[in-house]
Amino acid sequence: MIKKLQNGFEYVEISNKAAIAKIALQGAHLFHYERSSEIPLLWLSDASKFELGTAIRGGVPICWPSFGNNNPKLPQHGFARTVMWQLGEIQELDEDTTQLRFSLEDSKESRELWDYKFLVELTIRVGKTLEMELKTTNCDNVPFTITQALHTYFNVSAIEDVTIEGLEGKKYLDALTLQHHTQVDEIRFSQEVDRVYQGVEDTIILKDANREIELKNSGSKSVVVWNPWIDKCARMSGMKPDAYKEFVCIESANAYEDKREILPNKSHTIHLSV
Ligand SMILES: O=P(O)(O)OC[C@H]1O[C@H](O)[C@H](O)[C@@H](O)[C@@H]1O
Repeated sequence: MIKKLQNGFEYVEISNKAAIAKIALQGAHLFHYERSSEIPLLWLSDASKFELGTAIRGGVPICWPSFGNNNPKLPQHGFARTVMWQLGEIQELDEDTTQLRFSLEDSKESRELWDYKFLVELTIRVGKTLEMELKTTNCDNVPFTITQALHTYFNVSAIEDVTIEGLEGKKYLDALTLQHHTQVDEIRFSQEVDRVYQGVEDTIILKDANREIELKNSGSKSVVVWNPWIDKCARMSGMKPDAYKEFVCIESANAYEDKREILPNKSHTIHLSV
């Protein structure tokens, strides 16, 4: 099940009755998920580099222990997405569902960037539903605070077709202007959008011309909605200039006001099902 690209980049390929999936060992990064007889759920840039030390552009990057660039000592979105994780058990739960476990522990390198002892465990269930569970345990003797996200890139028919429902009435920080607003209607896209919604506990519905997707989150009350639109897309690494038309990110996060303090020997878990 472990495959290797010519440059040595390793990933696990899962195939069962309900779905197929590919997960890179770097970043425990799920970069392909496709239910039988459906188009891929996740967007993957065809300009993405599969190289050690560079995050894959698309799929579900894991932003940890910091979302965005609010900690100047850490790279944008933390370091978890560009380091090697440990692959644990792979289990066939039934003919439709395969469960994989990955883990990441502190190392000399991580402690130079973020000086805490930790264990991060990712469980992925590949089936009719995609489930991802990210558990952070504080193995240190002092508390630490994290921000994080399952930074999901959804594959869409065309960005102009997209609506996102379920965030109506929620407050958000517009990361482009640093202004606070309240979402009135469903979200549509006709320009760059980069927002951190707060206090989200409801199901989110993503619609495009082909399908309707339901996202359920627990352990996270913030949701980031992002599309770079024309100018930012042209400047971004690992993306062709027109790529913004093909995806929207809806990120299951603990970000901004929803940062989490984890006490010694305690854990915090976020869970996404879609
Ligand atoms: O280019 P990356 O580090 O992968 O970040 C990609 C994007 O991630 C999030 O959605 C942020 O809200 C955006 O501001 C950022 O541009």
